[in-house]
Amino acid sequence: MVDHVLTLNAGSSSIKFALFEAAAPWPRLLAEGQVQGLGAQPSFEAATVRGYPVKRAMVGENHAAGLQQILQWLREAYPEIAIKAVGHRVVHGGVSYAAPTIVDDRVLQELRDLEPLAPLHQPHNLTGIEAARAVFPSAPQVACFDTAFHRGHSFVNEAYALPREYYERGVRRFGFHGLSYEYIALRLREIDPVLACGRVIVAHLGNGASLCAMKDGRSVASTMGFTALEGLPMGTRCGEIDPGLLLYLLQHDKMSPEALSGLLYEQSGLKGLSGISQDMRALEASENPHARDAIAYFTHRIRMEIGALAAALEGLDALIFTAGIGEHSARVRANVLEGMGWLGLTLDPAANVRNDMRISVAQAKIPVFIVAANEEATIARHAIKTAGLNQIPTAA
Ligand SMILES: Nc1ncnc2c1ncn2[C@@H]1O[C@H](COP(=O)(O)OP(=O)(O)O)[C@@H](O)[C@H]1O
Ligand SMILES: CC(=O)OP(=O)(O)O
Ligand SMILES: [Mg+2]
Repeated sequence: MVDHVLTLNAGSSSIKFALFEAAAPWPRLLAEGQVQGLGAQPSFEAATVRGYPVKRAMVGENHAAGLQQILQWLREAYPEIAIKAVGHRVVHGGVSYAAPTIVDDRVLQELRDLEPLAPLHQPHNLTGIEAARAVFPSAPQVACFDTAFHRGHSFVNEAYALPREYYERGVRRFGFHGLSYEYIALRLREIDPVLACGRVIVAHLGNGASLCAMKDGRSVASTMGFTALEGLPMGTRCGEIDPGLLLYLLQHDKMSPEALSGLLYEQSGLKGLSGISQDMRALEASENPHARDAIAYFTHRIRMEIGALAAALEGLDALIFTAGIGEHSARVRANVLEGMGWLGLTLDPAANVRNDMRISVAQAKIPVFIVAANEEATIARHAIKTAGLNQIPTAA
């Protein structure tokens, strides 16, 4: 008999979920949805592959209540199903967690210790695990880490130029969005097996944003670092910044560490530059010159980092856009690729506007693709394997 797995991606105000039937090579999606607005005006929406769409207001407003809501709906939509494992997105695995792990009390405590390294994500990911343990006491809770895909980087890609003991104690560039990159690496093997063995840059441009340089389907370097603040500017995060500026704000402006954290994590990026919104759709719709500046800064930094990662890869064979902005914003993709012909990247404007899978001109030296993100599929695969569930073989 085939087993079923639930995946959870718990954020500060939302829990995204998906239900899969255990199958190889890809788990088969049965239903997905999310609880949004936790802590304010929570609502629930979901749909199954056989219909059954639902959108409703919710009673209760914490993560546990959100999970109860999800479970209740799953019981209505799939009364015959028992969930055999729950897979969770956990953003930071630190030095110790380089592979999916079944969570017990000790693991949970070690992951709690990493909360300061991912304050926007880790506390909520772990709250999701605790809530799921209470709701599914007999199902293994499998933590799947954003950082794991990047472990194994070379010293020069992993270290900061601080005294060596900092590296030894785990002050390293970890990189994030690994569950998304791992999915893209596997999908590319299906789309173009030859390119999948080559040098590929993937641009995960969502609310958080980073680039990953891959060689033969493995991560070689990434723009994110010790925390998910480094690299590209994001919805509300600053990205690359001079550490001397941070010292100046602390010492000269007497800013408190808490205020500095709020500035860098929550008030910067697209939101800070535009003064309008962190949401790319709102910026694209705005005539305000500050909105234009914010988009221009975002795409400029992406171009610079593509250059840097192409150097780390010693060449480039393909570029892939993914996640909310990467998949849907023709304007951002066009801005990123403007003036990149020198590297062999030439956009086909019509294909770009159509959101085709391949958006570079036919004769371009380096093909450019759009591939839809699917972190849930990676989490489900890991949870099925780690929990040892029964799976049915299917065609790819
Ligand atoms: N059609 C679109 N055009 C431009 N930007 C879009 C579009 N759809 C979504 N986005 C942007 O994608 C971003 C969210 O990406 P997403 O991957 O869903 O983020 P996360 O999963 O990190 O919450 C937002 O900035 C949103 O404005
Ligand atoms: C790590 C990270 O930035 O994640 P997200 O894009 O979900 O915010
Ligand atoms: Mg995301």
